[in-house]
Order: sequence, then structure tokens, then C-alpha cells
Amino acid sequence: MVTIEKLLKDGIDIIKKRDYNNPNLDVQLILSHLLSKDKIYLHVHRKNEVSNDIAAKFYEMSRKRNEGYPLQYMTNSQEFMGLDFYVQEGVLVPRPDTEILVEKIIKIAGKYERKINILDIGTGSGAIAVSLGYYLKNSAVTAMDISDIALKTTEININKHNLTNIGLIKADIFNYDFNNEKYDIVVSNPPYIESDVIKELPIEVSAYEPKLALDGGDDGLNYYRHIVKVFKDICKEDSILAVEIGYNQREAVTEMFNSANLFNRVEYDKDYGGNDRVITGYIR
Ligand SMILES: C[S@@+](CC[C@H](N)C(=O)[O-])C[C@H]1O[C@@H](n2cnc3c(N)ncnc32)[C@H](O)[C@@H]1O
Repeated sequence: MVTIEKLLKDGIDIIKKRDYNNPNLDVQLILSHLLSKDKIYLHVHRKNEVSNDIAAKFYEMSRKRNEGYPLQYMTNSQEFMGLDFYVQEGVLVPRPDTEILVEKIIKIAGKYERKINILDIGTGSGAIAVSLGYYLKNSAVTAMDISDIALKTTEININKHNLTNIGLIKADIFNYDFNNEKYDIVVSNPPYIESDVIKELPIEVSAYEPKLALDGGDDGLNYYRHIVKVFKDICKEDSILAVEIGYNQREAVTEMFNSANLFNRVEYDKDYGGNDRVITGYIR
């Protein structure tokens, strides 16, 4: 039997410090998860012994974490918009930057008195769709993804938050017939990394997060080109299109929005690092 204190110390020795990880926090989160207790418990009960079974799992998970395996896939959890999301290998871990996009839509949608139809293209864990469904009770949200595991994960999150205003569509956005369906708001955080750049990202992302969620083609812009085209067919006379973009994509995506000859106004919102992160086009 080994104490909590010893496990935490051993874990920090196993997980080597890199630029973007935090071994001290990681070991606490791994052990909290295994013991189903919060971090404070670990500190108050440092001298408590844990079972050999848990200790073995802890060492295994610490070694995996040291190889870059994302913590969120081990704990099956990521907080987003104040809600706990179930996440698993095969879906993108929701990022804080994406909250800018969700906050933008919540602000816009608050002004509608009618029921609003929202489409989320590339829903992943359902972070955007589920948050919008949760905070906008006057919304009917359609969450679309090409990936089975993404849709399964979104369904888990819909049930976790007891929502009844979200529907799922399994579809490839490049090849889907909307059949006259129209939406008030179309939102997307599409794959937008240039194909060649993916291998340069931190190992957590490049080795373990799904390429399908990252790869935006040679220039990273394939999905935006197509989403603007699709939007033309599914918009109403006052619809809104809002997309998350990469830090250097404002100009190119603005050009696409402008060439659509559809939007009366385009707005930009910055992320916490001061980069343009969300582009929103208003037809009216
Ligand atoms: C960057 S992730 C965004 C996930 C989630 N919306 C978020 O913000 O955390 C992009 C998502 O698009 C999905 N996707 C990729 N290609 C697609 C396609 N052709 N049609 C529909 N969805 C696609 C991926 O499976 C992935 O879940």
C-alpha cells in the first residue's frame, strides 16, 4: 500500500515538464479522478493509503500522460461554458477559445423573440450545440458531424444535461442535401489547420486528437469555402453565420464572406490572447 503523498511525488517524477503541460496539476487530476474525490481531499488526506489496484492504475496513467496522451481523455471530462462535457479519444477536446463563439451566439440570439433554428456544423463532443441548447431555451439546435464517435459523444452530453432541443445529423458537409431546410443561425468551428502544420503542434494534439477534427486542407480554408456556399442555400432573409477561425485567417475568411454578396455587416471577436477568433456575418 502506498500513500497519496508518495503517489503524487512519484507522478511528478514520471511526467516530465514540457512547455505546455503542468505535471503538478496533472497528477492531482489523475488521482482525484481515480479516487472520485476532489483535489482538496488529496491535500487533507495526504497520509492516507490507497489500494494497490488504484496505485497501479495511477502509475500507468502517469506514464501515458508523459507520452502526451491528453488528460481529458483519461478523465473523460472537460469543462466548457460552465458545463461538464464527457470527452473521449476520437473527439476534439473543447477549447476555451471556442467559448468566444458560443458567447457571441448567446448574445445575438437573446434578441430573438421567436423560436430559433441553429445548425452546428462539425459538432465534435457537442460543446457548441449542447451549450447553445442549454443556455438558449428558445432554440432548436441541429448538431451535424461526419464522425460516429462525435455523434455518440454529443448524444452522451445531450443526455448528461437533460436537453430535448437538440437533434443529430450524421453527414458530410461537402456532400449533404439540406432539402429546403433553413436556419436562423449557422455556427461552426471547422477543422482549420493547414495539413502540413499539424505535425508541428504539441504532441497532445498532433498524436492523439483526431486529424478529421484538425485538417483544413493545404491552406486550412477548405471548410470555410464550402460553409459559405452551403449557407447561401440554407439561410433565411435575416440569418447569421458565425465561424471560429485560426489566428491568421481573418483576411482570407473575410474575403470569402464578402464574395458571397450576402452579408450586410461582418463582425470580429478576439480570443483571450488578442487574436481574431470569430467572424460573424449578418444578412440584415
Ligand atoms: C475542430 S472540430 C470542432 C468540434 C467541436 N465543434 C468543438 O468546437 O469543440 C471539427 C469537427 O468537424 C467534424 N468534421 C470533419 N469533417 C467533416 C465533414 N466533412 N462533415 C461534417 N463534419 C466534419 C469533425 O469530425 C470534428 O468533430
